[in-house]
Amino acid sequence: MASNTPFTLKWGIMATGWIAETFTQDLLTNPATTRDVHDVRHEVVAAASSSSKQRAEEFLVKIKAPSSAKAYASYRELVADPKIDIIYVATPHSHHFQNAMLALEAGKNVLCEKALTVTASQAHKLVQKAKEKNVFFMEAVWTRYQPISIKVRELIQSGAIGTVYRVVADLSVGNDKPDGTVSFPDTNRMVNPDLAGGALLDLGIYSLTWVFQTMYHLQKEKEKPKVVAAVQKYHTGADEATSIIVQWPQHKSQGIALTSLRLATGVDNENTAGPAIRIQGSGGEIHVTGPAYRPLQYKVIRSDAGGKMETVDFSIPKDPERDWGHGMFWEADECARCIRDGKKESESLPWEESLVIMAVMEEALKQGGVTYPDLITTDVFDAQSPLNTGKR
Ligand SMILES: NC(=O)C1=CN([C@@H]2O[C@H](COP(=O)(O)OP(=O)(O)OC[C@H]3O[C@@H](n4cnc5c(N)ncnc54)[C@H](OP(=O)(O)O)[C@@H]3O)[C@@H](O)[C@H]2O)C=CC1
Ligand SMILES: O=C1OC[C@@H](O)[C@H](O)[C@H]1O
Repeated sequence: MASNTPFTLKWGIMATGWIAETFTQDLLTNPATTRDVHDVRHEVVAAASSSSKQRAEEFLVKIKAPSSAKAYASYRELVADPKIDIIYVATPHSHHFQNAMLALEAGKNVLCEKALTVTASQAHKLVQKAKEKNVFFMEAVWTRYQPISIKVRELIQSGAIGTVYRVVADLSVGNDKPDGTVSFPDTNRMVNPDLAGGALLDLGIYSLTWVFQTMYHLQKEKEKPKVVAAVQKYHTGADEATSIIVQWPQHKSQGIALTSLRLATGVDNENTAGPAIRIQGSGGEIHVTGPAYRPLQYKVIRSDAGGKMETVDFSIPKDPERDWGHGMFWEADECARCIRDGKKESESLPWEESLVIMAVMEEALKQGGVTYPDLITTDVFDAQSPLNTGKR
């Protein structure tokens, strides 16, 4: 007989930056009252900062974590805590390989922020380690678990717009400055090669997410994509704009994934200029509006309905008690259900698909001549790497 008690997943938070705060506050929302989820819940057991214990303490206070949550002064201590089921890796992408491997080596389940790694080989090594340790491992592409993504995938699978032959997806953020720079300082993780900066790994991955979840993910027989890319390099060496054509010749389908730090997807930054994502099928189209990482509306236009449009709106629920909700809790719920059910990977974003997307991004950056330092591209794990110890 099924238990009425929700399964509790116990989290350890690695790093204390912006997304760590945002995600952890989502974890702390009440699943039942926020989003009508009754089978799983989340507990924040600890957070670690590579800077100092004080920083971790301040983080826990700021996000109003329960007083039982522990603060650690190192990632090493965090992954050694036996009370923790899963580590959320919320460091810059430069650090993901070393940090996620540190957690996997310790036998922890891992949810690792996007982009999964800097290179495809690093991603392969992480997947191998997750298999070897028999633990759950997932790339934190939260968009895949949002109800709008699930609905759009279902619509396509139901044949609502026929065979999908082309998807055009954009995530561009409009940070151009009149002096020719963009409004991120050169040291910022968005443009700093030492932190694996650049539009593609940070933003273009969402454009690719839409291309992949609406085409490759739904292919019955997976076809290896062909890749052609145009890359505009910023003066730091990172990419400021990247456009990728992904082609699946056997399926006669093409995806166009766009990203730019200078232009915005919509001129007013509210994405009103048109759909961020256009999914074109033999029997109609789906237009998805809003930033590709968290869009809130789609429109279906069916050829057989004489161009009549159906518009469906979504919203991000908030916990009334905490007055908070960002939309990352659905991916956390997915982790809880997978771990409860003994699954090592998520069906919505299987390891193989993360690896193919990583390979596409690597190929695009190679075509554009973007390179990153050895410290962050090595696929050799080092527990004492400055990326793990914080000794920069
Ligand atoms: N899913 C989503 O919507 C989003 C995902 N992200 C992803 O999350 C990751 C982190 O982004 P974000 O939170 O914005 O970044 P921040 O710069 O705000 O935070 C990164 C944290 O990583 C830790 N860190 C360890 N070493 C370094 C270093 N050398 N330089 C900077 N930080 C370091 C720090 O925490 P400490 O000192 O405590 O160890 C820092 O606070 C990225 O991979 C990004 O792609 C980001 C934004 C949105
Ligand atoms: O994942 C992300 O989504 C939102 C963006 O603002 C951020 O730069 C990126 O890391």
